[in-house]
Amino acid sequence: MYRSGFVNIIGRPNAGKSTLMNALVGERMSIITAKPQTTRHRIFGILTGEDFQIVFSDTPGAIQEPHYRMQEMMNRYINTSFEDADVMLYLVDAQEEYNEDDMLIGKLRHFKFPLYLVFNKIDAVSTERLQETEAQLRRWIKPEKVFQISALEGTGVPDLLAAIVAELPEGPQYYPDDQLTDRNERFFVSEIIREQILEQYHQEIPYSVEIEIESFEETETKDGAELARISAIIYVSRKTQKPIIIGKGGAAIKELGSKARERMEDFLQRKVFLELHVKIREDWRDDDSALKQFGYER
Ligand SMILES: Nc1nc2c(ncn2[C@@H]2O[C@H](COP(=O)(O)OP(=O)(O)OP(=O)(O)O)[C@@H](O)[C@H]2O)c(=O)[nH]1
Repeated sequence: MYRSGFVNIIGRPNAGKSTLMNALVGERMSIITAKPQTTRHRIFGILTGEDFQIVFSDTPGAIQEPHYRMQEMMNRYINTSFEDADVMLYLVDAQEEYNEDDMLIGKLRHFKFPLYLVFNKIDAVSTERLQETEAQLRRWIKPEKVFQISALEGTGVPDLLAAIVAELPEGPQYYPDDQLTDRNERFFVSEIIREQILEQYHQEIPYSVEIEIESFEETETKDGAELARISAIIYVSRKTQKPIIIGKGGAAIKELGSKARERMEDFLQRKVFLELHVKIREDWRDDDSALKQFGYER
């Protein structure tokens, strides 16, 4: 029997959702950094086995008190992920404290689909601590199964996968064998720029920018090698942020461009010519038309 279905991974920002999805799908699907809220969009990773196919969705971390329209929209993605899952993985950072008022706990209390409570980062906590948190969470939600894993080290991941597969209904293969995601190269390229911005700039800068890939052309170098010619716009939400992105004499943006280009070449497996522009889009995070342009669907 062929099984297939949709699995949504939810959890607080930084719980390790992207790390887990990467461990499961076996490819670097979404940005992983130590800064919370790096995942803004739902990203699908597709895992195809002999007799099953799982479509994973890595939902943005739930934001307790949204400050921007952008964050409200991110919360809305979480709501849609409650509507279309065959299995829901509630990923919990075993190092953190939880309480009954957490937004996700409130939502999961009356959850109807198979719910797996998955403790992550067990490499970093004591067994006593883990047992305490588990007892506490079990008072508030009723998971069908509980798992203890380290997404980073891979511990417990095969067992979790086996349980998921057993849970899936009989169904068709939705995507071809070799497809790992439903996102295109443009998307990954913009994520690489954003990731580099997260690495390189501080305070509010990384959370105030949006990237738009203006053009993405396939050409050739002079000696006939494949070349992707990419032009991207970095939108900032305030005037004062533009000179910070550019840096003294253009030094910062030059570094950004060259590091991002190297990562793109690794990812795309061809030469890249990258051009970056900085534009101001005042308060884009609260601007409906800007949000639409940047792909935050309603
Ligand atoms: N020690 C330890 N660290 C982990 C583990 N899994 C993830 N991390 C770390 O936790 C941080 C956050 O991981 P992500 O996978 O980006 O978390 P996320 O839930 O996708 O975060 P958002 O994108 O903000 O929603 C990273 O620094 C990871 O390396 C684990 O099993 N053990």
